[in-house]
Amino acid sequence: MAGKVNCCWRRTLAGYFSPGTKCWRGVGRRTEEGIATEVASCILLMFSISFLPSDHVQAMHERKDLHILLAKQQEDLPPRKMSDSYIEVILPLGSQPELREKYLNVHNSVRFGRILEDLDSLGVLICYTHTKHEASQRSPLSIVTALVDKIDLCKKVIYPDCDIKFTGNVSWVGKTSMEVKMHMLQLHDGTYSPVLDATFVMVARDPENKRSAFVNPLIPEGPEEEEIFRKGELNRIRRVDFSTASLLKMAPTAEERTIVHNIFLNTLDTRTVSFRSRVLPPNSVWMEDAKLKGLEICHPQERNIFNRIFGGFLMRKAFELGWATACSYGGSRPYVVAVDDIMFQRPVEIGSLLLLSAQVCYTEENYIQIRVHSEVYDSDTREHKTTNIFHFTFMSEREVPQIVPKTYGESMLYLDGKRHFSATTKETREAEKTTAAP
Ligand SMILES: CCCCCCCCCCCCCCCCCC(=O)SCCNC(=O)CCNC(=O)[C@H](O)C(C)(C)COP(=O)(O)OP(=O)(O)OC[C@H]1O[C@@H](n2cnc3c(N)ncnc32)[C@H](O)[C@@H]1OP(=O)(O)O
Repeated sequence: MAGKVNCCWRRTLAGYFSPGTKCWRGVGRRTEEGIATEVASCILLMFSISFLPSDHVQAMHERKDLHILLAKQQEDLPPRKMSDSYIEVILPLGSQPELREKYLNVHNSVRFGRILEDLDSLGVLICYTHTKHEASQRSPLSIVTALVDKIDLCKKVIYPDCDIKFTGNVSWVGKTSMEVKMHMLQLHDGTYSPVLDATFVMVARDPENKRSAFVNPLIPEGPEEEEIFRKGELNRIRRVDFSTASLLKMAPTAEERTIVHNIFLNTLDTRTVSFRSRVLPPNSVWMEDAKLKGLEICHPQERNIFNRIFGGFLMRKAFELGWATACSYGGSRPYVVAVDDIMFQRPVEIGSLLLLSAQVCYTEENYIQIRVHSEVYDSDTREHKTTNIFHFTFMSEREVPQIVPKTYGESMLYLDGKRHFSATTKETREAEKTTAAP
């Protein structure tokens, strides 16, 4: 593609932001701390935001001046091509061993939670590239992650000592939202082979992150890009349909009602004529016994450029709790196969108490479908507010016990898990693909 930036992360940034800016100097100072932190700190500097809370507040205040750079309508912005936002970034795990510690897990593989953080950062960078103002060094936009639509993995293990290449570009745009497609590849014997494909949706907001803001239109070039763009539009429609049919809004289908009733019948105690007396079938686990909870205190260290908690950090924490739940449920090492429909419903403020709750909600053969619910707790008002829902599909080394819902609410969780499982693993199972530990 034209406009491709084919270089290591340091040179990518140097190419993207002109050398000599605060951003570029920031890169030079913090090499040992890994990529996402590294680049996030560069962006902080580009936004003239420091790690001190008082400076941060001041810089956010100054960002108000950027309101005049916002477009009144989308048509005022120059159209972009897919190649305009195309970026390649190398994570040099092979050539820079000092990076490995941050990425290494106990199974001598790469921590998938770290990859989620990098994908989130890269998605934001791609969107800033798409919306870049040629004339201005500072973007008036605040770009936030709205949704991780899908991540499909095709490798079981990500090696901690081989270079990783990320590529990606904006593949579809609406008025204020952008779909980003990213790919991750790993170097073996001189060639890069695919590890995962990811689709994220980012939303542009005004400089204070209060209202949505228009983004540059995207003009697909040639039949291949037209097809990618068309799929982006279909993805948007699919998301609307999926959300309209949500079990929180609509009753289950006839087929799903039958499934739930059969589970109910299968758990009745045949010795008593009672609706309440339930017995767990062999090789099964009640849903209420298959959950893990966690708490995070959201320190300023984890904040993003908009003074809220970084989406990648939330994903990493949710993934690791989800992985631990799958691990303790299946009794053997689980591999993540797919991630889908991670919705960022509301931002997480610095200082929040973040409560995470992971639940096994569906199982089939070796597969474990996990839902992680995250909410913030305000100790002053004693209010709980949902911030994210995460869906992860894991594959265990052995066949796992069946998960069994007892209540109506749990049955809905089960059906929702089944829907996510079917949506994410259909192609994966056909191709018998599997993947990485945390
Ligand atoms: C080694 C590799 C490393 C590489 C490194 C590369 C360098 C990295 C450089 C960057 C590093 C810095 C990282 C910074 C990270 C910042 C990102 C975060 O953390 S963010 C923190 C985590 N994220 C957050 O905290 C976000 C929290 N959530 C929110 O704030 C809101 O829910 C919202 C803003 C997302 C939507 O608000 P709402 O009131 O609904 O808004 P409206 O009704 O006004 O609609 C506006 C548009 O949004 C659409 N849309 C909406 N929802 C969805 C959806 N689910 N699904 C799809 N689309 C959705 C809707 O259709 C419309 O589109 P359009 O038709 O106009 O095109």
